[in-house]
Amino acid sequence: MRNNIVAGNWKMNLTFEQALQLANDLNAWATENKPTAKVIIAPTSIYLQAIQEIVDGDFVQVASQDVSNSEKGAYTGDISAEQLDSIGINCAIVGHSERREYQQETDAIIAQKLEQLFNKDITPILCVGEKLEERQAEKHFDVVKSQILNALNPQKAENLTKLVIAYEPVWAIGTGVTASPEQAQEIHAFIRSVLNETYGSEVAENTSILYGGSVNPSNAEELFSQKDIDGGLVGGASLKVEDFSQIIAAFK
Ligand SMILES: O=C(CO)COP(=O)(O)O
Repeated sequence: MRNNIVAGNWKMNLTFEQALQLANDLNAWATENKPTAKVIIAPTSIYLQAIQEIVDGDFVQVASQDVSNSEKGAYTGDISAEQLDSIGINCAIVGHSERREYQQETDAIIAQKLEQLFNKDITPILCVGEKLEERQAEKHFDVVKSQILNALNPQKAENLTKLVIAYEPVWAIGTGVTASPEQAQEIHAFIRSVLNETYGSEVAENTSILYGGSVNPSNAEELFSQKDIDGGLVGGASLKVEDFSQIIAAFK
């Protein structure tokens, strides 16, 4: 069975003190309210270990925002899957559109990153999503399909038991414009059909597919109630415990 997941991508926000405070507040809320959805937070990498130490892993899991596409060696500034694993991190976001855009990450690089994560048994949250002009040209299905197939290309179905996909239309990220629940459901169902065709029904049915892009406390419930939307990857609204906890609580 696939999980409902609400993940907060903190991106390059918060000082160390602010990050600890937010993690503490979220942990207090989650341990008290015992949400039904799995809660994940992805802070800046230099805070990972400190935050991992203050949250109760039964209620709040900590993820990396990225991972290197190389195993080890002379890659200044990079963080390997083995290094994440060595501090107990077992989840990582990969292929976020901001990295595709600002760090020129290609599908081929993302495929290598996934390979590194699978080798260390780290759960990847693979981000896909079209740009505004691609949606306007009605190419969004093709774009998302090729992002998924290119990223997963060398993997066999048995490697994909932990896969999580986040559909994040670039035009909805940080803009306040959200995909409508119908638009999101349509493409989530399409993603599941692509997984089904390529890797079979077990992978398709067990992969959690999250929606990301201006998720907030007022739109979360309707988005998450769609059949193929298994949760959210939340940016801005994950930086305030009041907002993020309301989003998590959208899963009753
Ligand atoms: O990019 C996102 C999460 O990875 C979404 O960001 P916002 O929720 O701020 O739109």
